[in-house]
Amino acid sequence: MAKQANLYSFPSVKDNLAPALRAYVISCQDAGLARHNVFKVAVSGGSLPKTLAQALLAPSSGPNDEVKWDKWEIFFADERAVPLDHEDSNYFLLKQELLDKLPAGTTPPTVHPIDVEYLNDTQELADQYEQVLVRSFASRDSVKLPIFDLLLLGCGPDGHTCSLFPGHELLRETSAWVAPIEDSPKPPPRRVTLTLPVVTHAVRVAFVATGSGKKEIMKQIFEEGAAGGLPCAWVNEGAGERASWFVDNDAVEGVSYPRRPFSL
Ligand SMILES: O=C(O)[C@H](O)[C@@H](O)[C@H](O)[C@H](O)COP(=O)(O)O
Repeated sequence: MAKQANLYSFPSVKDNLAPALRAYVISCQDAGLARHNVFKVAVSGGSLPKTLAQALLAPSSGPNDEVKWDKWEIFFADERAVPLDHEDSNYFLLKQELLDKLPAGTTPPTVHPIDVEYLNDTQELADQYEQVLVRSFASRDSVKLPIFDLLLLGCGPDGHTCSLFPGHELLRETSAWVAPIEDSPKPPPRRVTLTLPVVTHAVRVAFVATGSGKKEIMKQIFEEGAAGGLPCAWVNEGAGERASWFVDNDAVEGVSYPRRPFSL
C-alpha cells in the first residue's frame, strides 16, 4: 500500500509554514531542473497565491535557497472562465500577489493562462488548455498523462480541490487532462480544472490549508480517508506519500492523524 500523505503542521503561517513551504518548493524545483532543466508547476486560486508569495518572495539565504524563476513554467490547476483582468481570475490573483512583485531585474517565469478567446464555451476552453499541456508535456514526459513536477493546491471547506467538488460527475473523468465545469458550487460557476488522474499523477502534490475554518473538513479528510468521498482525500489516497499538507495548527486542531516534523 502507498505510504500515507504527509501532514506538516506549524504554529504560524508567516514564521514557520511559509519558510517550510519555500524549502519544499525549492527542492521540487531543483528535482525538476535535474530531470528536464525546467520546473513545471500548477497553482490553484483561493488563499494559495498569497501564502505562496510569503514563501517565495522572501530573500534567498544562500545558493541552495534560490528560486530560479526563469526556469519555471507555471500552469493553472483550475481557472475561472473570466477575462484575465477580472477579479475572479486565478491568473489575475497570482499576478497581483506574486508575479507583479518579483524583484526588479528578475527574468520572469513562463506563465500559461487560459485562452480567453474561448470564454463562451467551457468545453472548448478546457480543450484548448489541454492542448497547452500536450505541447509542453507529451513529447517529453508521457503521452498518457502529464507529469507536473509540483501541484500547489488549496482545500475548500467542503473538501474540494482544484475545481473537483464532492459528489460531482467530474470526479469520474478518466480520459481528459483538463475538464470544463458549468455548475461549480463555489462561484463563479463556469471553470476549467485539471482532472483527478492528472492531479494524482504529479511528482509531488502540496496542499496549503490554514485557519480554524478548515478544522471540520480536515477531520473528515484525514480521519475518514478516501471512504469519506472527498476529493482532497482521494488525492491523498492516489498520491500517497507524494502528497504533503502544509497547515497551521488551527486548521488541524483535534484531528487524529500523525503529524510529521517537517524535513526534506
Ligand atoms: O479557483 C478556486 O476556487 C480554487 O482553485 C479552489 O480550488 C481553492 O483552492 C479552494 O477553494 C481553497 O480556497 P481557500 O484557500 O481560499 O480556502
